[in-house]
Amino acid sequence: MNDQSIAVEAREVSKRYGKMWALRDCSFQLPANRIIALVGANGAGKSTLMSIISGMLTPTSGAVLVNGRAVSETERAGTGGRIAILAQDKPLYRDFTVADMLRFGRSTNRVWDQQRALSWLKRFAVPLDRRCGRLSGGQKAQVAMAVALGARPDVLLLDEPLANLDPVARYEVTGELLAETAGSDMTVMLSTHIVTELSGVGDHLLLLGAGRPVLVGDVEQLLAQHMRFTGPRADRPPVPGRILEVKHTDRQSTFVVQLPDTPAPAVVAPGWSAEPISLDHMIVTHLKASNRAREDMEVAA
Ligand SMILES: Nc1ncnc2c1ncn2[C@@H]1O[C@H](COP(=O)(O)OP(=O)(O)OP(=O)(O)O)[C@@H](O)[C@H]1O
Repeated sequence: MNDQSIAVEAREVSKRYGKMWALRDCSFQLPANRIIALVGANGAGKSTLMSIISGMLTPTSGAVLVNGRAVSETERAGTGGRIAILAQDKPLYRDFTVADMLRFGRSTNRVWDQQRALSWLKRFAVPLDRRCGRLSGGQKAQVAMAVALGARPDVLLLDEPLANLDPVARYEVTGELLAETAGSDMTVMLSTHIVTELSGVGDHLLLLGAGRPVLVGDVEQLLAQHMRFTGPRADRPPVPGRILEVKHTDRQSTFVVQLPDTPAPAVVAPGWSAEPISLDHMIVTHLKASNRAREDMEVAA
């Protein structure tokens, strides 16, 4: 990745709350103009990481760069307009109408694109004259999203934006987000702990396991690196690589392996078959492998 194409870079970012480390030595680079899925179990540190990237929270150590510059308070949408964050609780004023919320967005952001905010609401048929307190959970999420998009951020951070949406709305929102990203310079980071929400959304993955990056990269490239090998019972898979999952029966063995090189070898060994794994399976095997590694370290300590 050259510097031009990096939207967000974390350099050894750690965050401690009291005695507990929410993030530990997080270093990664995320490409510009993509949708990045930030995935991790409950408590993995997703919200903490997003708050640090947005400049709302200061890391205990390390630094975050957005478009090559250190993040500071003034970078956020509402003051500087480079980074917008839509937090889980989606703050809306109950007595404001939807149109009032857009006026509020215009008055609190240095850059404001009324057309962009309006067209998002129109696409999802959210009535402009309705008070926010009377909107459904999904409609509230759309209003908060419209206000965030209206600020024209370079980096839009969405903390579990799909949680309140029904499956159809989820599908539509993710499709529209892809269109918004394709037609602009915006980079979107979207967090979720529901892996099935991801299908077709994130084209880049940042997987957090207990506060550490476990897997980072282009989703298609990562999937091409992961294969399941099935063959006669054996202690080792028929190819080199990192073993993520092993299952044995009396006569058969199955290994999920992260290969050092892609593409995977077309012919592996006599009696063995190789098949790709799903995104869900890849994520779950990595999270389980990182949990096992942590437990081993705790036992050794
Ligand atoms: N303000 C805080 N004070 C103390 N501990 C905190 C605070 N915020 C988060 N934590 C702890 O830090 C860890 C990471 O929390 P965080 O909210 O970032 O995780 P998450 O991945 O977003 O979780 P979820 O998917 O449940 O929203 C958790 O153990 C949480 O309890």
